Amino acid sequence: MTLTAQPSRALQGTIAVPGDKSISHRALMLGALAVGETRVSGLLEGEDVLATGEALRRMGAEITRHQDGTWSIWGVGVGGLKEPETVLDFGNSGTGVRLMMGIVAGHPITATFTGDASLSKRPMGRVITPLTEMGAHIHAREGGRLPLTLTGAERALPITYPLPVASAQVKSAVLFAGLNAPGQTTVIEPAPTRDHTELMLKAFGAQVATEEGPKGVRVIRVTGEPELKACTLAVPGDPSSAAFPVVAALITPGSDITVTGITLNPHRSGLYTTLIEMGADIEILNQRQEGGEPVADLRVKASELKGIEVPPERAPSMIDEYPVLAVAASFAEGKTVMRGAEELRVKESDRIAATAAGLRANGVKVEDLPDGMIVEGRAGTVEGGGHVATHMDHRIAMSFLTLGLGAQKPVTIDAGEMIATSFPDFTGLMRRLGAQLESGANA
Ligand SMILES: O=C(O)C1=C[C@@H](OP(=O)(O)O)[C@@H](O)[C@H](O)C1
Ligand SMILES: C=C(OP(=O)(O)O)C(=O)O
Repeated sequence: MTLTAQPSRALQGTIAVPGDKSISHRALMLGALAVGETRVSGLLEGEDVLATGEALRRMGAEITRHQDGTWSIWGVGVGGLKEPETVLDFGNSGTGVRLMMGIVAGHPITATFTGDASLSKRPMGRVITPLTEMGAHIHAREGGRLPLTLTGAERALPITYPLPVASAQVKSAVLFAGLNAPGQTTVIEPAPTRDHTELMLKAFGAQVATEEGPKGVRVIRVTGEPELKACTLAVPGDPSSAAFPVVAALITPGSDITVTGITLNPHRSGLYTTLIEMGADIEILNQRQEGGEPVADLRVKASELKGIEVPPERAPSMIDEYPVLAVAASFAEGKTVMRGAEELRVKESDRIAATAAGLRANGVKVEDLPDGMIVEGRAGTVEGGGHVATHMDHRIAMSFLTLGLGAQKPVTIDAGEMIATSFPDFTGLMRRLGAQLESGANA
């Protein structure tokens, strides 16, 4: 199904975006490894997270949704998952498959992991290497791709693993495998990445210690064989989803919107820091702590943006937000330089290539670099009128619909279906703010 964004009137109103995807995956996973009933409110009911829930059910966790929208997970205890009788399908979700590989690596069971066409192109070698060191046997398709079959260890071997790439998914896979290893499993990150795994492991009663080293290096240690205690969790709103209405309001003249209850965890808020440096009128209101995460409301007004050089070391704290930042940069005055983000090449699509192609289709000049791009801003006037290929990538889809709202002519994307992986009610919420989004036929 194609979707078209029409140039929009001012966006107005207050919305809450759905729960954070990273935190939602981890809530289901740790709930399944805990003893007793974990109760979760605000869980993201996107396809990626639901696939994780389904995989855990097939391995013995009981997971139910209550009528009030909260979820219960009855865990089996660390090491207690049973062998699934069917293939585990993670759809489009890198987080789901990589973190679950870590969990299964610490169980003496065999499971086969698969995913959709996009996920089957993504590199799994980054988790295969450390999990094999920890005692798992993994047989993957050529190049470390899905589908793959993993047989976990009776007891994993605790290792010390320096991450070759700054990846929260790899860090989390190793820490999760370490839960069923005697002694301490250590991960050394070259740069800090999102720390939801560490925060949530602590909330479930595991011992996790983090040491900050020089130049951003972080050492994280988990003590194996804990009894995880079921708990009550409130998932805050997802800053990666909030990015779309926020940028839409910035680039659509006269807009004034509020997005409530999003986590501003410092390892997730790089986009907001960057937009404010570009001159965005974003007020951070009602800052509070919820469920162990810093949470705030954002009031955003249409703004004249200016291009900047985004510090490359900020990349891990905004890695999923580069496509929509590139959209904001198109409306800025001057060039915006984004570097240090080579990981964008191995997401749901090659996001550097897909973003650059989408910008060009809408009259924006962009230079793609191996690790980012340079966008030549059009000082508020972006032509639009483009047809954009999304390559099964939800963030490319939402980014270019966002661009269409502020552009001179409508923008059409070839397929809107993947939006449901992370932001099921995207079109509904954007329409509530006044955006005109129209569905069309199959492309
Ligand atoms: O751990 C997580 O929940 C995530 C980590 C990031 O991936 P990498 O670890 O590959 O950087 C991010 O892109 C993804 O959307 C979610
Ligand atoms: C990269 C993303 O997710 P995942 O790696 O879980 O597929 C994303 O949501 O932008």
